[in-house]
Amino acid sequence: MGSAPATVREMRRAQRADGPAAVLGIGTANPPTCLAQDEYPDYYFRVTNSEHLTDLKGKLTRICNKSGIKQRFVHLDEQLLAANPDFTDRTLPSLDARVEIASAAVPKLAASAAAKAIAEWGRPATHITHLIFSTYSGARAPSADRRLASLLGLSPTVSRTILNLHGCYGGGRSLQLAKELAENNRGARVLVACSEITLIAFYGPEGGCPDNILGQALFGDGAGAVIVGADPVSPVERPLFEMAFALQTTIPETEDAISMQINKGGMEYHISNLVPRLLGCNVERCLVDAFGALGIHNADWNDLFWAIHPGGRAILDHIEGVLGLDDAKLAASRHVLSEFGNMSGTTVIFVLDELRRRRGRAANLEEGQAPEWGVMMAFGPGITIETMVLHAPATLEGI
Ligand SMILES: CC(C)(COP(=O)(O)OP(=O)(O)OC[C@H]1O[C@@H](n2cnc3c(N)ncnc32)[C@H](O)[C@@H]1OP(=O)(O)O)[C@@H](O)C(=O)NCCC(=O)NCCSC(=O)/C=C/c1ccc(O)cc1
Repeated sequence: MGSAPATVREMRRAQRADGPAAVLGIGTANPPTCLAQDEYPDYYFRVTNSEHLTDLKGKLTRICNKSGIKQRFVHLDEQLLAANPDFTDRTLPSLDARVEIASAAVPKLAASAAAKAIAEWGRPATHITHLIFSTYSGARAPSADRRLASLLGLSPTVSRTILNLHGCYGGGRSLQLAKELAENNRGARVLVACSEITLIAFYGPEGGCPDNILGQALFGDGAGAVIVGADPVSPVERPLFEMAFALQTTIPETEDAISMQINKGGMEYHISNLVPRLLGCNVERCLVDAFGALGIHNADWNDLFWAIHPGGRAILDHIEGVLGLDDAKLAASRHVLSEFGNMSGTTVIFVLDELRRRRGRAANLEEGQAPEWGVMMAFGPGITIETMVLHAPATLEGI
């Protein structure tokens, strides 16, 4: 190496960012078809020709009434369903058709969310150095990350990663990976994109299959995108949330509590009715570990802002209860659940977006100081809990 100016250790240090990774832009998107939750049981049993299954319709109605959801958006409209009648029967081999539709729709929806995130970030798409794409909604190579890179005109040297079937913790996992990439590669700008369409898991009701009815009642379609980078370039880049610390925890002996599997008839899944309680029993440990790693002990959970993945109304209720949170603390999560349903890994990005809007509104109305520190949490198969401690810099006020 002749006259190498530095040791490997010094070179490595120079490659790292100085500051923490931060969220520099957020965008979200949904397909146009909106389904009202109070009309959904009639709609679902009509389009699946299942009106005769009155017990199951009663069950779906009871779940919808207790879901805390007002409406959801879906890609699979009646016209598309009429063209693919096999989708209503999961014993028929419809996977090819589902993957065909998802392969185009998933990156397209992600592109609309990403375009908004990039616009807010304020720099050209070609400055993105890494792309992390998360979806459960289709499996094919080259995959949705490759297609999204083309749709956005990203640089051919962008470093792409796809996460598949992480389910509801896909957004949390992607954001943690983005943090690692941004902090370990000086100047890196990471695009996180999550895009989910439920048509991969849509089918008609079946006796003895309560998971299916639960899924049809809770899940919706959406895409979320986030630009993550460290050492923001002023004045163009403005940090919305700094990512202080991230942690993944697996709850022991819960491997079978949430599962997803791709079969010839689409994606099948199982969701144990113990999930809300299991999460309720384990979230505080994750929070203590995460804040402890930052040297913060005995934090008052009500002094924080909260971005919790609204997997279901009962999950939010259990977490609120065990942590003793005030009513308004999970307002952003409950709002997203109500307006969009559970969009799996994408949902937590919608919650971050809603949270920063609420913080901005409160600051504009001079409603007092919003908490400086907060937490993002997402959950999914494993059972896996993603925890990230966030810090909102003062620049967030007034957005
Ligand atoms: C809104 C719920 C569903 C009901 O509210 P509740 O206050 O518990 O009300 P009830 O106790 O009166 O229950 C109403 C009905 O819901 C039923 N139920 C209560 N959990 C269950 C249960 N896991 N199974 C199947 N019936 C149930 C329950 O048995 C009961 O049925 P029934 O007695 O006939 O009226 C509530 O339990 C709730 O929010 N549960 C959390 C749901 C949950 O675990 N979500 C996270 C999982 S995320 C995930 O796995 C994603 C997978 C996925 C899959 C496909 C995709 O497209 C996308 C993603």
